[in-house]
Amino acid sequence: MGGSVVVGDAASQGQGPGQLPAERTAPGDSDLVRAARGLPVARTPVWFMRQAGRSLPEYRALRAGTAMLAACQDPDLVTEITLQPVRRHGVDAAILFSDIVLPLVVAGVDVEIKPGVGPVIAEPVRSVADVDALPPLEPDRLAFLETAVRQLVSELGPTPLIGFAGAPFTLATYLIEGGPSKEHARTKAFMYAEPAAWARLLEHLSVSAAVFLRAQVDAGASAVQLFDSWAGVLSAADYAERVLPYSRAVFDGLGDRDVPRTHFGVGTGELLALIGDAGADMVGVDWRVPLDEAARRVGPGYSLQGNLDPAVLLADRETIDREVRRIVQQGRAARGHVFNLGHGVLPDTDPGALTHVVELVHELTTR
Ligand SMILES: O=C(O)CCc1c2[nH]c(c1CC(=O)O)Cc1[nH]c(c(CC(=O)O)c1CCC(=O)O)Cc1[nH]c(c(CC(=O)O)c1CCC(=O)O)Cc1[nH]c(c(CCC(=O)O)c1CC(=O)O)C2
Repeated sequence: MGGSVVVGDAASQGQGPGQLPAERTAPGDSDLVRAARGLPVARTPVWFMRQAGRSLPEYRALRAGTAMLAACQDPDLVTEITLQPVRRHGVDAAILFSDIVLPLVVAGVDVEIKPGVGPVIAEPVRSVADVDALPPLEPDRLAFLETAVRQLVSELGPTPLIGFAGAPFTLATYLIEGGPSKEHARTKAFMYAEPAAWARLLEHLSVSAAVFLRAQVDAGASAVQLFDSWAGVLSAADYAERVLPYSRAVFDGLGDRDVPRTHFGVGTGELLALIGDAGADMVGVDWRVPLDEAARRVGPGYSLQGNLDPAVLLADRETIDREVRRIVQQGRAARGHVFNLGHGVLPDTDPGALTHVVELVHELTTR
């Protein structure tokens, strides 16, 4: 059955698996934290990127009438939305309901999330002057975040809460492109043409991401994830020289905070040998590279997270089961494995399929 804790009892939620026996321990010793560190686990932990979101009717009902970025800044909404997938699916971790552009919004950058489009920047960064005009993220503007994390940690008990931030490169793509992009051409042109301004931009974004992560960890998050969703558009040489040092600066900014760090990107097959070197304990892998091959590329010192193609959840149960079994088997090649998707949950996903995957992974891996 389900994850390490079901908040409230299953009957009162009208859904989800029953309460697990209380043998679970503190979140800092959860299977998620242990797997990220390559320590023995009772069973393979599983959670899903974007598990809190549009795939859940209860999310759509709760968010109706509230803008996305307003919801992200309301501690009670963040708490309830974050808990919804934990109650329903019994996943082994909660991830804070937020967005990678939220630090920009809190700092004062004019960002709007347009439904069905994504983050849109009113005044894109196109010059050195634009970079220098970016406002810093002041830690004292994150009280809402600390309140939400404290509320969640209190409700979640032994289930760990994952804090996250967007990596400097991926946030730079939104700032420079002005919104979601396929080619990220303006971003790369800026990176090549304005190396000094590029360095200042990524330095600014690495400081902001570290402030955002420290606030979550200091309020009680048990693990962190850095999302560099669009790093896959870079060559390994450009990634190593112009991007990786700034992602490393984010993790360095956590100092000696004792939380496992996961570094995730999409289309990163050629970058896997580099991604762990940012100071990660675990590397998140998209669906393109089988986990046993990914383990070879990242090397023995890292755990792996992933890597079911989110589209598989739209297929039949036989297909889902076959793919889950393959990934569980291939994940054994790494020192530790956290089962996840290779990118976020697609909005049209049947919630029942996600609950089924949690149960199947637990059934296949309970020691
Ligand atoms: O609910 C809404 O109306 C807005 C949709 C939504 C956003 N962030 C969201 C949600 C809830 C959900 O995913 O259903 C909420 C959201 N954004 C993010 C997360 C963290 C996670 O992935 O678990 C989460 C969910 C957190 C949680 O599950 O508690 C982080 C995020 N935002 C973003 C990215 C970049 C990327 O997509 O890879 C990423 C990282 C990778 C990912 O999971 O997708 C940027 C972003 N934010 C957003 C969008 C639009 C998505 C769409 O409309 O198809 C986009 C995508 C884009 O820029 O192309 C808005």
